[in-house]
Amino acid sequence: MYISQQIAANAVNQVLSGHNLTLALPAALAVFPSATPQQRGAAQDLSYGTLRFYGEIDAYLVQLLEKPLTDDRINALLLVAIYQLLHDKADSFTVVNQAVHAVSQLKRPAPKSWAKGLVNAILRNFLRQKAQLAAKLKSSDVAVYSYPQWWVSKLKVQYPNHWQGMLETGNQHPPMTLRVNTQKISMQDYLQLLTRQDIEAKHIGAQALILANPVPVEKIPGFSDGIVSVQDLGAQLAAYLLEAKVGMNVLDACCAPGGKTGHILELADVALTALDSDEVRLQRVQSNLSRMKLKANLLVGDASMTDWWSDAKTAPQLFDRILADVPCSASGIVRRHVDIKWLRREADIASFTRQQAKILANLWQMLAKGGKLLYVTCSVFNEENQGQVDNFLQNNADATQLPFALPDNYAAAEITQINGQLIPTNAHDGFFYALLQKN
Ligand SMILES: C[S@@+](CC[C@H](N)C(=O)[O-])C[C@H]1O[C@@H](n2cnc3c(N)ncnc32)[C@H](O)[C@@H]1O
Repeated sequence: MYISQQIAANAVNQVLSGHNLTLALPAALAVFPSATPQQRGAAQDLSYGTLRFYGEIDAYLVQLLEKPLTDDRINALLLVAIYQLLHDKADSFTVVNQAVHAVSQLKRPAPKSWAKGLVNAILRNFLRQKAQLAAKLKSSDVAVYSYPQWWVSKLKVQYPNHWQGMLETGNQHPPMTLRVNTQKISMQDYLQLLTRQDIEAKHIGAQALILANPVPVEKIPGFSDGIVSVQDLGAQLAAYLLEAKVGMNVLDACCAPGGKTGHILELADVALTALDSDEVRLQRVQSNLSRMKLKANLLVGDASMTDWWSDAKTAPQLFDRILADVPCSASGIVRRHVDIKWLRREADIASFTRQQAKILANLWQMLAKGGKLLYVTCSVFNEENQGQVDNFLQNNADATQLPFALPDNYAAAEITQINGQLIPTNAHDGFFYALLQKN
């Protein structure tokens, strides 16, 4: 287990110094090529868990240290071990012994001679004094909820009735949700396929199924044939709200990795242009569409510019529908991306808001009269959501925001929403939707 602790500590340390966990974890795993699949799995659980509860764990550690540690690697090993002692089922003495062993295995530079003794003493003090230490943390939002203070304060103001539940939901393990292509197989038949494979699932509305336990995609019946895709229930709303009809000219403006692109094409045979500024991410759209045997015109381009849309030779083509799933803080999907809480800075929100405003204004000119643009974020911050839309409406007299209504086939879905803002729950992430029509 000490190998898993070391890998997780390395990944956590990388995130705390500003790197993305999606890159940091594979890099940390690569240092231990001989790690077994179990050790790798445990390392992933430990790194996600430690970052999910970093605010709480760090608050304990700060109390236990006389002064901050100068060796970040030891600090991270202590964070991982405290996570295990607080939230894992592992035996506490085993955790402590493995953490001490993990310190002794650190190389280049080798830790100071006192490091093992220090780690041992801190973790044993933690076990002895846990109750007294816990009592001192109760007044700190960061320690209680494990989010930065600015994030908690913002949600308290913006969601006086929901902030606490939203924070707690963000600290839970996300479910694995599937989207079944009901043009190819009925929900009932697909559920039977799952039962035959001993995969327990619940139909939660429209085309969505929640699995009782996550399953590797290779084991999901029909995944490789494109009959089924992995997509959160909240994200599955986009294609329905867009209401693209057969033959329409549709733009999916920030499309990668293509979850919503595939869904739009499953629901209607449209002429779809799928744009993303990231060429590498766009390749994932292509492989997703190939799996689903669907076609779109894929373009690398910036949705805040027009160079990919019109040139001097051809008249620009207006779109009947535009999906603008803009880059955002991703504050509504923290349970899937636990590093976001610690990587984002409050000032980032203003910079996302500016970028979104540019994209929205630019795409608006590409929309045909009578056409609809669906503005989407996976954020719960008002500045990026209704605040953004209100500013846009003030500057664009030809725009009307249509009332938000769940499509009929969503009647059974466990969606909690306030005017297009999905309040994240166990069943879905915290997306925001605004449907804008051009008069
Ligand atoms: C929220 S993700 C989109 C998720 C996607 N719609 C889906 O359902 O799978 C935002 C995407 O916007 C892309 N992006 C960021 N800035 C952009 C820009 N200025 N123009 C076009 N795409 C952009 C990012 O590369 C990223 O793939």
